Amino acid sequence: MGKIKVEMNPNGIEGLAIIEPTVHGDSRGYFCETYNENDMKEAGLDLRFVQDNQSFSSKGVLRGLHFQKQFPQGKLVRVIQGEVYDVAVDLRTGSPTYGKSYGVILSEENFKQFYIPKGFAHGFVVLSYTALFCYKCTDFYHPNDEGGLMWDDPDIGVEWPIDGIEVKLSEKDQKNPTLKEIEESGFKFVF
Ligand SMILES: Cc1cn([C@H]2C[C@H](O)[C@@H](COP(=O)(O)OP(=O)(O)O[C@H]3O[C@@H](C)C(=O)[C@@H](O)[C@H]3O)O2)c(=O)[nH]c1=O
Repeated sequence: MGKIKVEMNPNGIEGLAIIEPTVHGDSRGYFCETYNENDMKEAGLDLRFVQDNQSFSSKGVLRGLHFQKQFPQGKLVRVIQGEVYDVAVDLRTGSPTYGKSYGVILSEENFKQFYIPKGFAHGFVVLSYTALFCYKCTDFYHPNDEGGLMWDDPDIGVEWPIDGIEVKLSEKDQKNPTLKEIEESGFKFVF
């Protein structure tokens, strides 16, 4: 046990967690457990994952900010190759940190994992030449249930570290609404 270091509630946002596994380096390279249910449970993260995802992107690609409405997903995200800035925005109605965001660098070098519970919008931008991103989800993908939040909504004010980087968005993500527009549509996460 004790194989992982966990920082709970970064930036005072309840439910978020940063997980750092122990990396065992030797003359051959390294070994690390990228997921151990018992260690996570001991740290207070009692989770069941049903889907693993992987995406590959080039520098400047920004995927997000995404959530599912009726079938919200908890996500345990990490980077296998490259470096990204990963962001979660609290969309939980009534949360004391509603509308607040937290961002963290995830890279092949820092081995950090980020747990984002349901009720958050999530996204990342690639800072390296390419990045291989992978994550575990607590619920399945429901294509008709997707929600989006504009990545640069001034009311959220995420400080993306993108100086000198040209941001590339999918067509879908170019049309994501602001938080105000989401509220006006009547959508609410209630848990
Ligand atoms: C997310 C997802 C997509 N797809 C398909 C749909 C589409 O044809 C193709 C690309 O989908 P997207 O453009 O939505 O992929 P992407 O922009 O990478 O979406 C992901 O972004 C990050 C930030 C998240 O947090 C994820 O939950 C997810 O929303 O993959 C699946 O089959 N299963 C899935 O779970």
